[in-house]
Amino acid sequence: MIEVKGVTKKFGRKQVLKGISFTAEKGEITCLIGINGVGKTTIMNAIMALTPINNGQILINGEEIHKGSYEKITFIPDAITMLPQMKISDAMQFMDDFYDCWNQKRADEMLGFFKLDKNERISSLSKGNTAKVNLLLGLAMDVDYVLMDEPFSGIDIFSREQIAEVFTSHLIEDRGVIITTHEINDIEHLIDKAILLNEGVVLKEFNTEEIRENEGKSVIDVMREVYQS
Ligand SMILES: Nc1ncnc2c1ncn2[C@@H]1O[C@H](COP(=O)(O)OP(=O)(O)OP(=O)(O)O)[C@@H](O)[C@H]1O
Repeated sequence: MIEVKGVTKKFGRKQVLKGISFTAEKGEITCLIGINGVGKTTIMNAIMALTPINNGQILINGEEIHKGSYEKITFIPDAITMLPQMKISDAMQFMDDFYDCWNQKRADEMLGFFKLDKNERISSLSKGNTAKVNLLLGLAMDVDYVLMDEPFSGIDIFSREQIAEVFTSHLIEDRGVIITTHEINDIEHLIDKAILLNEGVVLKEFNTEEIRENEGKSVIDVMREVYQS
């Protein structure tokens, strides 16, 4: 389980996170929802210890993040971090050299699933294919938790559908996923837990299946209630 407990974060004088708490379980897809600038990426960076927090605590399987944790958790940012001149195969080799948990078999499977050519250079990839390579590089790691920042951002409907398909496939297996997206429609039926954020706090955390069964509401219904009340 990932536990985010009372996390606060300031950039200069701007208090971005004002005591954020939530949990994300293994085997579940947890979605962070909120308008631009609410702090979703900051939360992901904080979980990965890529940005220091001011107060609070973040635990991964009961432990604070340490060097070894990067073999258990991976972050797929909204932009590719590989060099433009690299071929997809070079990027895969780089990951293989860097991480013990790199799973080449799964990477090859994803290449086929996304119909990508491993000889293509990062610089010549379309936006959709860049997003797919980014996803491949993250999901080919044998980690317990995968964090994904806006995997659907700016890509066409067919690529979005293909990416959404990944979430129901064995490529996710029983891993814990934390995702941010503004394209709720694409994944509404796939997410297990939603965390609604506003002005640095969690407004509501709910299990999507429970709210569907008990109250007959979709994630978007709850968002309307919470954000428009
Ligand atoms: N390194 C930084 N220095 C100063 N301010 C920052 C920094 N990183 C983020 N911020 C500010 O923190 C706030 C939250 O940013 P963040 O990127 O986490 O939001 P977000 O919810 O992910 O937004 P979006 O939906 O647009 O991706 C914003 O006001 C942003 O300007």
